[in-house]
Amino acid sequence: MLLNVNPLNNLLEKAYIPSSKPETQRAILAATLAQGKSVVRNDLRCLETTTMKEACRAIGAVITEQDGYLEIEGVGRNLRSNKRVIDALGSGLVFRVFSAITSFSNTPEIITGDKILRGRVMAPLFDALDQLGAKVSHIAEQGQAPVVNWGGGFEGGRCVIPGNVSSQFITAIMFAAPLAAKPTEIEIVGEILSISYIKQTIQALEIAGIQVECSDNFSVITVYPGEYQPAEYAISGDYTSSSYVIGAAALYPGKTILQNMSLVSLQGEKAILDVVEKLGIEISFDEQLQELTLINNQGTLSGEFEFDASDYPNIVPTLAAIGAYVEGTFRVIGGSITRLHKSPRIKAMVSELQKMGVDIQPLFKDGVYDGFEIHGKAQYEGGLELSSWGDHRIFMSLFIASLRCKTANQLEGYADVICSFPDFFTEFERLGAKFTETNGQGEVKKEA
Ligand SMILES: O=C(O)C1=C[C@@H](OP(=O)(O)O)[C@@H](O)[C@H](O)C1
Ligand SMILES: C=C(OP(=O)(O)O)C(=O)O
Repeated sequence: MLLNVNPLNNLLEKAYIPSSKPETQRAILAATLAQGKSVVRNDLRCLETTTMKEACRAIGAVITEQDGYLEIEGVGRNLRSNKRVIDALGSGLVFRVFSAITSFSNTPEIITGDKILRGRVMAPLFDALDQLGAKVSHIAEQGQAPVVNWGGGFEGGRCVIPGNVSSQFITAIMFAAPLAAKPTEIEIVGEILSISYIKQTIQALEIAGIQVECSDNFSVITVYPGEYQPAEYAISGDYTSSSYVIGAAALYPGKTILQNMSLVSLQGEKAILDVVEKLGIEISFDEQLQELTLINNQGTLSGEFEFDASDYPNIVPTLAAIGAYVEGTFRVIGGSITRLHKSPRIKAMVSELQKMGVDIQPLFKDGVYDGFEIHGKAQYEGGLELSSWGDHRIFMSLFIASLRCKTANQLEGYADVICSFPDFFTEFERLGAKFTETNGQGEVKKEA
């Protein structure tokens, strides 16, 4: 089934932005590793936070979903494997963190994931775990999921991780390190990307009372042994999810209000605000109401722009969708890490937007996709079938890119919004978007 995304003439006023996925996943994990009861307020409920909850339940956490918050009875150091298999499905974070923390489980544990996850790069994490003395073996392909973690703990000490493959390797070691007997020193070598995610990990650990030291340039991080403390976590709105609504708001004159938004956040993707401000959109916050208001007085977007996405990888696909409508030059660099995400995201966006007739060219650094340059225009013909490459963020970005086409595009992969933004369609309906499910032969099944 495909989703027929009809052209939209103007955007209505309000949307509710879901809570942050990275913050929710980290809070669930830190609460699980604490002995006693923690509370996670305003948590995100979506497939990948459910995956995190199921993984935490598989080591003994008791997690209860209340109205607007989670209650978590954590396990402390007593990781009790009750399933022997942890399925991370498509979540890179769940797979990586559980590959590390199950070093401290009471029995060997298999950690696996779906087909896309099994193709993702994991070797630097396994190398680091090996350097720390953990016993992890691959089951199929070397350096990839699935693995067995044989348990037995690790001592701590020093490990080296490249900084430009995935920050989740660093996050994974940091979450496991407090359980070790000695301090764990992580040396991060080369260019360090996605630092905002390392900062979010430090924040979650510190809320749980874990001591972390970090050099100014993030090249050395030391995590001390300690007991995770039960705590209260308050989750803010997800800036990557907000980027689809903000992107749409940038394409239509008028006022848009986003609810569940706060400026007080370590999310690197907050940079979406800077991007649209540079495009001429006015922004204001009401922290009391947790509302972000955008005023767009522009008929068309134009100018010369360059953005370095090294610290905000997850909005790279959204930026391509917005850039398609910017007359002039719209360049994004620093996105190399996204080739290792759920799909090679720059390649995917370039390929799909080129099908749409967008003048977009990939930019390469050291032989890999690093960004793109777009010479956009105000409207495209549309009427095309576009692929999401099996990736929720590509789907949502192509949805935005389709809104200002003259005729409807048909998008594959819409079911994947459940990964991070389950109410995507409800919120875009509130914003006035019209879409229908179709079997690709023009037969409309039902209103989505
Ligand atoms: O730790 C996290 O929650 C994440 C870290 C980032 O991974 P990379 O460092 O691989 O970009 C980010 O892109 C991903 O969506 C979520
Ligand atoms: C890349 C993402 O998550 P992960 O790396 O945890 O699979 C994502 O949310 O798009």
